[in-house]
Amino acid sequence: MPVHEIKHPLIQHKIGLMRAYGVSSKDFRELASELANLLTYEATRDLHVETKSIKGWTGTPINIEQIKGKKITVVPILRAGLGMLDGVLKLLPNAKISVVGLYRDEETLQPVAYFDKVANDIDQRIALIIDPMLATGGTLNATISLLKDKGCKHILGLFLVAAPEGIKTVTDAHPDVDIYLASVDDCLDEKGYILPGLGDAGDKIFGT
Ligand SMILES: O=P(O)(O)OC[C@H]1O[C@H](OP(=O)(O)OP(=O)(O)O)[C@H](O)[C@@H]1O
Ligand SMILES: O=c1cc[nH]c(=O)[nH]1
Ligand SMILES: [Mg+2]
Repeated sequence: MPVHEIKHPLIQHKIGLMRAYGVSSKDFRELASELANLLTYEATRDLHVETKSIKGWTGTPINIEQIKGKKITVVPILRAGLGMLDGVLKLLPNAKISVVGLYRDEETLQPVAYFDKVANDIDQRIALIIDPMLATGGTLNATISLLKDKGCKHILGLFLVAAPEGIKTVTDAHPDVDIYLASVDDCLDEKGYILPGLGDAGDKIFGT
């Protein structure tokens, strides 16, 4: 699994602001959305383009480049993944949205799946999973398996913060999935929270 930690000054600055004690939901949401937008720009760098002829502004034919072939479906993982959705859609406004719902059991840290509604042509699409946090990797592994079971062959993931333990778990299980990250953090604490991390991203985005 190629892992891309995007070391861009804007990304490093914005993820730092998200880590502050007492950060407001408004600021946390805005930063999550902006970072999702920046990560989308990086993650789509290798999409193929093809040349098309159109009528240009003078009325004569000109060649332009357009994204070729497989189209994208964005896959927010409920709840916290919704906090990245608008930032992604600003760059990919025509993408279909495939929603999956999983939460992590607080005691066992195992993912519990409770919802999925994915694009019916997902076997023809690139799936772009979005979730602010990759901690133990259980939620991401379960989501990738769910998408593969539905025929999806090309999967990318965008995360704001990841723990090395979770990256290894997903790398081992799904070496074909590319992961784009704003930050690889230090470790997990005894409750499975990422350190230094962001705290509970879902609670901060939804104000719960
Ligand atoms: O890598 P893992 O150890 O599986 O943990 C990561 C998951 O935990 C968080 O979701 P949470 O369970 O808090 O649900 P929420 O989005 O509803 O808050 C986070 O948004 C990820 O989905
Ligand atoms: O640090 C973490 C780990 C899992 N989920 C979160 O929201 N934060
Ligand atoms: Mg949560």
